[in-house]
Amino acid sequence: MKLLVTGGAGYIGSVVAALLVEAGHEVVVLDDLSVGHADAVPDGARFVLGTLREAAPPLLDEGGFEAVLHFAAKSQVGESVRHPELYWDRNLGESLALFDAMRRSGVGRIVFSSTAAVYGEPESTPILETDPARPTNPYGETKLAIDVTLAEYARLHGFAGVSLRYFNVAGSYGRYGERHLVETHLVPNVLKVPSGEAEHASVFGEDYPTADGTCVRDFIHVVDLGRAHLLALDAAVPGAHKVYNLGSGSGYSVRQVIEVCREVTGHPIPAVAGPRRPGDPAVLIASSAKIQEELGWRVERDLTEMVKDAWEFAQR
Ligand SMILES: NC(=O)c1ccc[n+]([C@@H]2O[C@H](COP(=O)([O-])OP(=O)(O)OC[C@H]3O[C@@H](n4cnc5c(N)ncnc54)[C@H](O)[C@@H]3O)[C@@H](O)[C@H]2O)c1
Ligand SMILES: O=c1ccn([C@@H]2O[C@H](COP(=O)(O)OP(=O)(O)O[C@H]3O[C@H](CO)[C@H](O)[C@H](O)[C@H]3O)[C@@H](O)[C@H]2O)c(=O)[nH]1
Repeated sequence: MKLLVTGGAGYIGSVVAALLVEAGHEVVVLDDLSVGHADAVPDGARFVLGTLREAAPPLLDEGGFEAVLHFAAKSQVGESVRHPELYWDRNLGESLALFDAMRRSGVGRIVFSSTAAVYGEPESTPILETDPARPTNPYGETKLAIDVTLAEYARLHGFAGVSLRYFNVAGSYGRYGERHLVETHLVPNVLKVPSGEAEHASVFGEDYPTADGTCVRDFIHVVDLGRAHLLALDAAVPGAHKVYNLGSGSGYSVRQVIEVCREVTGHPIPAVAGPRRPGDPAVLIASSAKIQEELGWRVERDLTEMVKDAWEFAQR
């Protein structure tokens, strides 16, 4: 298939674009490099520099595209609380421009990067797709609004849409990995200690109602996540919008993650506990039963493998 990958110069988009090229697809990456890196675009993919709003319409007008994988977004929770208008414009506004360009050029198949942040503070775990979606920050609100828009485009315009709600993504794939200039994520931040970029790891809060007092998260390897996108592409059905959680179903506390980083790197990684980070739910664990049952997806890589791959990438 000829595929448009938005945000394909970013962390997850570059990994999935590489997997798509390897699977024999013709991949065109559209990215404005606001966060991504031009050298992260996989070999064998064509790169178009621009925003969705400006560059998606002429690109889709070229013709021949069969589907879109939509990763491009702003995704920092704290920034979204300080500048919600930026998130409504850059996430929902740019997505609407993309969907409209798709509609006009007759491309209706889309796989969208949604997030666990749409659920907010869960009432129970593991979280099911049918659980209430009550985001607690503008990032999650804009992602939920895009999910809702896709459901409308499926109903009104026959789009074949799949929203994948990622939990905590980690790991790398060869030369493709996480290198954000402003890094908020736990695993790459902890690995800055053994790579000499930080003195200690920070633990945001140790008074949560969990076994060791630190937050619990559900980590998924970026390659396992990537494989789900290939399945979702095939499973998209015109007129329907499907939603799937993507996590491993297992929870690890912040302290447990730091311990795995110590085991993998052989570095003592001192950890300093500080206050809670505002807006962090205590426990986020996915039920991925739906995607397992409907698409036959399986988790193949555990947290140790995620940290090993992230560490290998950090050392490059
Ligand atoms: N990393 C995670 O743990 C995680 C978890 C849940 C959901 N997600 C979602 O997955 C997607 C990818 O996440 P990531 O960690 O790879 O992010 P990332 O920031 O590394 O990649 C996003 C890419 O999109 C580009 N971009 C942003 N806005 C654009 C626009 N308007 N036009 C063109 N390009 C634009 C950026 O330059 C960047 O290369 C995002 O939508 C994010 O919200 C990520
Ligand atoms: O240096 C750090 C970084 C993070 N944390 C803690 O580690 C946990 C995980 O934090 P991340 O920032 O790695 O991930 P989040 O769970 O906040 O965010 C993930 O899930 C969100 C949905 O809830 C969004 O989708 C987001 O993009 C995705 O990375 C949190 O308890 C956080 O407080 C630390 O203690 N120290």
